[in-house]
Amino acid sequence: MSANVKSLSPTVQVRLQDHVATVTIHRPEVMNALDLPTLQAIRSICHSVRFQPQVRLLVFTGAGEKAFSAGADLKERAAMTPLQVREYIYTIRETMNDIETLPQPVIAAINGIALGGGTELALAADIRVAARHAQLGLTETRLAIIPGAGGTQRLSRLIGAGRAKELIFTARVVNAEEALQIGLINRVVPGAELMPAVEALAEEILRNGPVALQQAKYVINYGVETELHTGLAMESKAYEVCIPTADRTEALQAFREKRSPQFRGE
Ligand SMILES: C/C=C/C(=O)SCCNC(=O)CCNC(=O)[C@H](O)C(C)(C)COP(=O)(O)OP(=O)(O)OC[C@H]1O[C@@H](n2cnc3c(N)ncnc32)[C@H](O)[C@@H]1OP(=O)(O)O
Repeated sequence: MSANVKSLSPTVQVRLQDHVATVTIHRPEVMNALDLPTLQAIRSICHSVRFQPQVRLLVFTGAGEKAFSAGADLKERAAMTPLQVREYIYTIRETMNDIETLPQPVIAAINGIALGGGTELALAADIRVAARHAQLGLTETRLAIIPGAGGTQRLSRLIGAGRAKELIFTARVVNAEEALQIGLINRVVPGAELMPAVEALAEEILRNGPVALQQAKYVINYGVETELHTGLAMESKAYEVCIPTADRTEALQAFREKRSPQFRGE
């Protein structure tokens, strides 16, 4: 049975192909800024794919070549009451949490500028591949606010508190090469090659056991927050989940028969 994922809003498009769901933020006229309906649509998609094992990997990207996402919609924000701002911030933070806690691997295909919530969305992904012209930055302190969608926590865990403080305090925008050097992204490719490179990476990942991929993600995400021996105990439990799977038996069978395994995700 093929996956069935619908978007609540025309500002978020979803394409399903070969076990990959590609989620595109589609507001190019405002640099793919994230307004409330767009966030709610992303949350709904995350909730749906979480329970569709046919979706084995997700890619998030932005429409057009200019922007991945310019972050929170500042025009919408200017018209909000303080209470509405609180609702928005809660929603954008939970959106990034929804993305990060998806059981499937998530790749951010950073097709252009990613500022504020745009960088925070990329940080919620597992792997970040950027076009050479892309730029990233947690620029919120320019607006007398702070990264409120997980950026203070995820950036400091990814690149270290010292570098995270420098980028957040300065609100500096870094180009793709610098982002690669500091460990903010995994890869830089020419703009025209971004999606082919992401598709190739997805294909490379999807050659491997779906249950193993999900268990590896789960135990890295949660284990990294704990001290070593608790993490190792978590790894042991995650490994246990893989042992009874038919895929594990299929992998050994395929090795013996010198062929590629056909995994079913169970
Ligand atoms: C928890 C999360 C918090 C946050 O994310 S706070 C927000 C952080 N993001 C930002 O501060 C980025 C704000 N935008 C910009 O700095 C610039 O834009 C860019 C550098 C992204 C692009 O600059 P340029 O190439 O000169 O284009 P342009 O004329 O500024 O933008 C094109 C259209 O896009 C709209 N737009 C851009 N960013 C946003 C945004 N974040 N919210 C709402 N609209 C945005 C503009 O207004 C304009 O539209 P029009 O043509 O109607 O004037």
